[in-house]
Amino acid sequence: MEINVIKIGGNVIDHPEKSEMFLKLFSKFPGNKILVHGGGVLASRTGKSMGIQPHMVNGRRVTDKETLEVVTMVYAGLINKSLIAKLQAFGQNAIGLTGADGNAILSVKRPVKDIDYGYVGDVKKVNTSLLENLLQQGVTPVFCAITHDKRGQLLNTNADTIASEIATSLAKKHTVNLYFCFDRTGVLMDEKNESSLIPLINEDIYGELMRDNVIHSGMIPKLENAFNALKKGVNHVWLGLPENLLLASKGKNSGTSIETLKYDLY
Ligand SMILES: Nc1ncnc2c1ncn2[C@@H]1O[C@H](COP(=O)(O)OP(=O)(O)O)[C@@H](O)[C@H]1O
Ligand SMILES: CC(=O)N[C@@H](CCC(=O)OP(=O)(O)O)C(=O)O
Repeated sequence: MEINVIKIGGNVIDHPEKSEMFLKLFSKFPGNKILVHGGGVLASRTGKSMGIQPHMVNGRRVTDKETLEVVTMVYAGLINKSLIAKLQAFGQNAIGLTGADGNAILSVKRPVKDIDYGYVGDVKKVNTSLLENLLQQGVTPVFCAITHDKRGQLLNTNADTIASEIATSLAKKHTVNLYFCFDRTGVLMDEKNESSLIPLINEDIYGELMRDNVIHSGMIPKLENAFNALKKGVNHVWLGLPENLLLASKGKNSGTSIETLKYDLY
């Protein structure tokens, strides 16, 4: 089957009107779909209100025990359940999941190298048959950024990574498209100028953008995950504004498409 994995960023869902507009569009999106949502902005704000300062390294949150409690409450609780309630109101039957539910996403605590990220999980296995069964029943899975290690430990996992890992696991058997919806027109040459959109990125362009520091913060894991997905068989990867999602699905490029290099044999 054809499956669309759609990620919505925390900057969008932090605005009630933008969030609602996205969920309406998502409900209208045809075919099999899986939603993955972030929530980093609200997690940082909630943590700060409790005296817990956010600490991000290369776009990923360093997650100590207290931070893990905050992100679990915010992502798996408030945000996930609010999104599900809205989707039901728009006629979209959906089920909210962490990686622990139905053993959907198994991960392992990120090993300490230069940085100790704490309770952050790297995805090991996605339960694709659970997802296939839900889709076949017309129920849309909605994932937050919490996974588990099957030894009783919840782990915080970047939502772009979750979307990419779900897409690559399903791509072994299905045609999968991956859409990253966030608060910009796409990847920009000049972050302050929305009309400096880069419509197409391959590894060479990506290397240059990294070298010239055009890409930073959350865009680093987003593009890492985009290329990872393409290399592992995902059909199409797109980044852009939620309002352009339906256009993008019809091949009308209004954001940034990601491509791997195709070298001629001669
Ligand atoms: N070259 C770039 N083009 C667009 N955005 C960029 C770029 N480099 C860094 N960014 C930042 O990346 C952010 C998107 O990443 P992130 O905050 O993780 O998104 P999300 O809303 O999906 O969580 C943008 O809001 C922007 O601030
Ligand atoms: C380990 C890690 O970085 N986890 C992310 C998960 C949420 C997320 O990715 O949300 P956005 O899509 O809104 O950025 C975090 O806690 O910020």
